[in-house]
Amino acid sequence: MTTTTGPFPGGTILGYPRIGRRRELKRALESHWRGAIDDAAFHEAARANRVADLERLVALGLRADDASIPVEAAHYDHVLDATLTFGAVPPRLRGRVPAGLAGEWLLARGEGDDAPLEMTKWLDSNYHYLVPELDADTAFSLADTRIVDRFVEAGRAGVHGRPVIVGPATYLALAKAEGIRPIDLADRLVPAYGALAEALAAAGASWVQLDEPALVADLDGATLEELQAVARAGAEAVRAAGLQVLLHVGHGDAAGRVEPLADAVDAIAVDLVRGSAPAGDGPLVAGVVHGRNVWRTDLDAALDTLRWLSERRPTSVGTSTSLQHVPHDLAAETSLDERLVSWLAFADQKVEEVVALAAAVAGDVDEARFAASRAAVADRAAAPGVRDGAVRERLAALPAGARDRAPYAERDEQQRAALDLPPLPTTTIGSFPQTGDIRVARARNARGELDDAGYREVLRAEVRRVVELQEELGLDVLVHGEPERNDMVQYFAEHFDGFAATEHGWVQSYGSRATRPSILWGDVSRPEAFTVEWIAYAQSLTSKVVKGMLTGPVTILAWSFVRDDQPLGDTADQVALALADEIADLEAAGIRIVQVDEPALRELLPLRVEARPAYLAWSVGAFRLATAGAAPATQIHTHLCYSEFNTVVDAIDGLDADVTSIEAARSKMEIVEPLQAHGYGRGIGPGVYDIHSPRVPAADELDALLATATGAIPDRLLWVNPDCGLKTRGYDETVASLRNLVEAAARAREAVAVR
Ligand SMILES: CN1c2c(nc(N)[nH]c2=O)NC[C@@H]1CNc1ccc(C(=O)N[C@@H](CCC(=O)N[C@@H](CCC(=O)N[C@@H](CCC(=O)O)C(=O)O)C(=O)O)C(=O)O)cc1
Ligand SMILES: N[C@@H](CCS)C(=O)O
Ligand SMILES: [Zn+2]
Repeated sequence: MTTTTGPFPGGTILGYPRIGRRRELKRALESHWRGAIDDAAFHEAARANRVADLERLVALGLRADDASIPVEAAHYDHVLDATLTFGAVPPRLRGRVPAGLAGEWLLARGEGDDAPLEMTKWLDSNYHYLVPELDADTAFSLADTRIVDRFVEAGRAGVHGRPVIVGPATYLALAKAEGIRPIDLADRLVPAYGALAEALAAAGASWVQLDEPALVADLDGATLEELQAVARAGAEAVRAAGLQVLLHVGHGDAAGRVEPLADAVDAIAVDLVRGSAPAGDGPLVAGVVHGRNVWRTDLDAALDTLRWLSERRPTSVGTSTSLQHVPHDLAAETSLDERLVSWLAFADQKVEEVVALAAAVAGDVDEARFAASRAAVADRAAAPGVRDGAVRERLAALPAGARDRAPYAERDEQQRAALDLPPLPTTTIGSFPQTGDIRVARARNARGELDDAGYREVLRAEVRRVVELQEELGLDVLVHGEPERNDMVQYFAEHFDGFAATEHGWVQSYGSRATRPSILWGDVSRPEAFTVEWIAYAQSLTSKVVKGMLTGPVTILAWSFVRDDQPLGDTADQVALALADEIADLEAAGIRIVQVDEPALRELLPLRVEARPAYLAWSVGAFRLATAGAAPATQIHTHLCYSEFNTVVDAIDGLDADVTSIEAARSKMEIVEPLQAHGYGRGIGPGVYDIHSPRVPAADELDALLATATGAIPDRLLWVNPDCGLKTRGYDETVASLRNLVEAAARAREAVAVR
């Protein structure tokens, strides 16, 4: 049979990490925000970073002359790039957004009383985009030429690239709008895509990549038919300018979702790792190399898929999504176990896999590379630690009721007696500001410049300061402040068996901020207690209750790269048992409240409705397994920092935590209504202080939020706390805000006492 290689015969990727191999873009952004470099220096640093990436992609074997290389590289966020490109200024800032970087930072970071655009998770990933704010008066035009400029810039670097932009259906589906449905603005938005395409065509472009993942997700606010219609209109507008369209959906199963668009586009890029190929014989970019994990591709299996497809329709090799979700380069890791390294592929290695697969489809098989892939797959399956008998036996022998605590009424009674807290108790979510001094001490300790005892003393001094500060502020339930944690997931991974942490594996989380997701490669267990020392130390310094602080199983999985050889639910249960061991040790050390954070519970919610019940069953089950061993008198808290409470209200109830703190300040306590409607009957702390902004909440603002809360939630259930941890805040604003919070709680307490 004949095979056809599709539009990108040398293979293509759908996006590449943009933060820089050594986080050059982070440093440039933060230097510019600090005023240490001017606009010209920032632009030069950003340009150099983009060009270095293009050169790297060419060196790795992608073709430079046929639009195989995507051209993007946002300063801050790719959805913000679309907002700026089409001049979709938020209504509240109309006429007040300056041109250039100042305007970009105003939208991204806010200034004074002008809040930034809201940040929210990009689909089911740990990347946050800036939510477009639209209204009935929003007009779109080609207001900014950055996308064209970057195409031209790539050309100067010798690359005839493929400009990438979020497509109109996804842009509108992910936007919010006052008084209208964003999708109803499509007729206005689509012509702006046409104008962009004309400008790109004039600059010599041949292809445009429209990212339309909304087509494979079930999102509120638009039907599939509406999304398809808008995506079609966007593609047709681009084609009308003489350009070819690559419609990139990625992120799940495109089958049954994109077929009606086949005649409107020139190729569709689909995720064949998490989904299957759409029906039809139209050209595909077959996403056989995983864009979201770090495991080496099984090249034999991928090649089989590609050969099968390319005998039936024009097929180019690609990644399943943009590679922005994985670190740059495995070669930068010098301390990972060699055997583990042989199983892995970061972005650069994935590009090489794409190139090798494209060559193989064309008949040029790199035998050594294929043999190495085969060996890695086999070695991983048999390696010690991937299956740990003790972990497996423990899970297999779980008794009936291993996920159940005593009834809440009984726990509540015992906890009230044990804790003796005032009504409307005040607390924080766990972290206090991670000062530069702490991070520098940790870096010096890692480099061997500060010994372990010296580092430990720096941390203990910080715990002392944080406890004293909380006592002085008059908070009721104290925390140790988490100074020992580089990150709330990585720190746990570093103390569990079955995980490996990277040195340079940074992945952008938002703007200039990144995390280093750990690699969960084997069966998970906890060799010894690792939080008890810090929390018990804090407790030894005060007569108030100190809350132990753990990260929950779902969040540990969501923010790591997780093994793909068993169901996530099985892995979650292993992590749960490791956490259960830590809770038992905290209790033995006299800790009476333990918080188990699950901020990623919503993030991992499948994009497709039909997959949600099974997910909620295993995720809630893992949390319950982690916490069910706690004595009835031990108060279990959980924390979720997002405001879409409605979507998972039953799951939150199912967690059976005694107290749940949840983000609420930014949405002005919108969650209290669904809480009331649900008849939620356990402790709840709707956040009253928005920690995403340096703003200090004023007394009357806090009073109003608390009045809303006390109006809807029974007094005996209500807690007073910020929205989330304080690690990204500075001390000045933290102290001022917490002072106002404690005072507002005291006023609210008086008000409820007289009822
Ligand atoms: C709550 N959030 C988290 C998410 N995911 C996580 N894995 N963790 C989270 O907390 N997802 C949802 C949100 C996302 N929010 C954030 C918030 C903040 C950050 C952030 O601040 N990231 C830091 C890096 C944090 C870290 O790992 N620090 C390390 C290393 C610090 C470092 O860069 N050291 C320097 C040397 C020290 C120096 O001289 O200053 C170096 O290595 O070069 C540590 O503390 O040890 C960031 O800067 O991006 C991310 C997501
Ligand atoms: N305990 C963590 C939760 C963040 S979601 C913190 O306070 O930073
Ligand atoms: Zn949080």
